[in-house]
Amino acid sequence: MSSTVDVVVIGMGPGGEALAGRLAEAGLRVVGADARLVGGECPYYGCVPSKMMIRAANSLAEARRVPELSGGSQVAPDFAPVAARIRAEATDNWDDQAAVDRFTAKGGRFVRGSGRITGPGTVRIGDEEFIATRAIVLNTGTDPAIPPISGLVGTPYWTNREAIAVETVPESLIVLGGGAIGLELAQVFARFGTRVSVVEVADRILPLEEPEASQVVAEVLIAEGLMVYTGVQAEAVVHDGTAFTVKTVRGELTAERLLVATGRTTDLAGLGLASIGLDTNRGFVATDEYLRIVDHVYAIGDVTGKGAFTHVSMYQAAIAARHILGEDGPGAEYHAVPRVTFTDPEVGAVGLTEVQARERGIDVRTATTAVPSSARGWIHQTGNEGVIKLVQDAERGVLVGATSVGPSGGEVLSALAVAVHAEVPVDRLRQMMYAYPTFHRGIEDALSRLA
Ligand SMILES: Cc1cc2nc3c(=O)[nH]c(=O)nc-3n(C[C@H](O)[C@H](O)[C@H](O)COP(=O)(O)OP(=O)(O)OC[C@H]3O[C@@H](n4cnc5c(N)ncnc54)[C@H](O)[C@@H]3O)c2cc1C
Ligand SMILES: NC(=O)c1ccc[n+]([C@@H]2O[C@H](COP(=O)([O-])OP(=O)(O)OC[C@H]3O[C@@H](n4cnc5c(N)ncnc54)[C@H](O)[C@@H]3O)[C@@H](O)[C@H]2O)c1
Repeated sequence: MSSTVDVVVIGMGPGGEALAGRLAEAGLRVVGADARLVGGECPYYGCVPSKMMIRAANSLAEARRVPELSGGSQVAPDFAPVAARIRAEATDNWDDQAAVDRFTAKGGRFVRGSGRITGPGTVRIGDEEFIATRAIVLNTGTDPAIPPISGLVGTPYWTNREAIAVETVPESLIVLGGGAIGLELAQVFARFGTRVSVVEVADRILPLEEPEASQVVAEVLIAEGLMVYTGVQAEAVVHDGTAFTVKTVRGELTAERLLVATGRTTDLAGLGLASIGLDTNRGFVATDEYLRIVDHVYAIGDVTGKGAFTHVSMYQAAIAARHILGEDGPGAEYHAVPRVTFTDPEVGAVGLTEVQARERGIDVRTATTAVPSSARGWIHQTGNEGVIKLVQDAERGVLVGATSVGPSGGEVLSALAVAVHAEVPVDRLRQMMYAYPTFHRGIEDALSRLA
């Protein structure tokens, strides 16, 4: 059986859900397909529940700071309210009916199943074939990448999906991967009382961010009692029925649980891209500024390789939807992609790191300022660790990248994101006032050091 529609959206992550809803509201015949849950990774296994965990864990850390600031405190962590909140408020117990209803109320048709392009303009979802006269949109996101470590497959290791769904915290945990997922969750579990070891193969945690950021976060984690091993390759994993042992050249680690957070993977071959003549050997699909892979086929979100973040997916969704509807508007720009790793301190970053800027041949000038030495950092006292780093294109006199680590580092980032996005001249940034005593006032100090 085949049905003719205007648009088929394969995968309804945050961007796909928004785009499909927008096109349906505009009157197009839209079929949205998801193999799992409408909304994707972010609301069910990612951003939203992890940030609820982080909010709760940070409240424990703040309570533990009371003795240094304001008297006495006794902290008795209990994960039960967090698990309950994730079920009741974030994930509806991993039920997407509300999201499906939202989409169908806009006029869309939802099909639960795995979609695959079978040729130009045609998509198969289960037993059904759809002819899409206007567009096919891919928003299939990523799955956890499982490294080829001897003995790992077949053990009851966690990915982010199992870690988000826990009801009690383990006594001990090994986290493979010191990136965003690994560190956010490592700190949460440690603050709830789990003995946590992080094993990162690169020579520093958060290797994609500025080294200054990696150093601040590593120092905080170690001070909180986590073990952080960098430059360490896991060679084998053994699970004896109760505990995991991870073997490395530097010795063995043992823990009740193992979280694998070593990056993400896409299944482009499974999407049938070869049927329209596209290479599926790369980990992502190349898109033009309107998110087209080829005429009438669009891709948005993590699969585009432009930053695996919900805000990237949503930004691209709005541009692709406009283009499909034939509306005018600017194409996508990626010179100021913001990102925040919600460790405490938060690591906010935008645009290029110093190394990336140098690799592009930019005439780089950088400056850093330590948050504890700012007025606000000094007032804040305990929990004030952080750094602001600016990356300037000296020839053009604009910032091309910036990092703000610290309390509310993700909020401090907003001013820096505007500066990088709008290419505000550094001289002009120096002429403005920065409210006293805010954390973002550190930007003014860093700017003065660029001179
Ligand atoms: C633990 C964690 C924390 C995160 N925290 C943040 C954060 O704080 N901020 C942030 O910006 N980002 C965060 N992210 C990243 C964010 O979740 C993703 O970037 C975001 O979900 C956007 O992904 P997407 O739109 O590409 O699709 P996804 O959310 O990955 O969804 C893709 C959907 O496609 C479906 N699908 C796949 N293949 C098919 C197919 N063939 N047919 C039908 N359906 C298919 C899947 O079932 C899924 O529902 C986090 C991720 C994780 C794992
Ligand atoms: N706050 C946020 O916005 C947020 C939070 C979580 C995830 N995310 C998104 O999800 C993406 C995926 O997160 P992630 O943490 O899985 O990936 P990542 O790429 O950020 O980090 C993976 C880490 O694992 C390390 N690694 C790889 N193989 C390893 C191995 N065999 N042993 C030990 N370490 C190994 C890498 O060097 C890297 O540091 C992120 O890049 C980000 O885009 C965003």
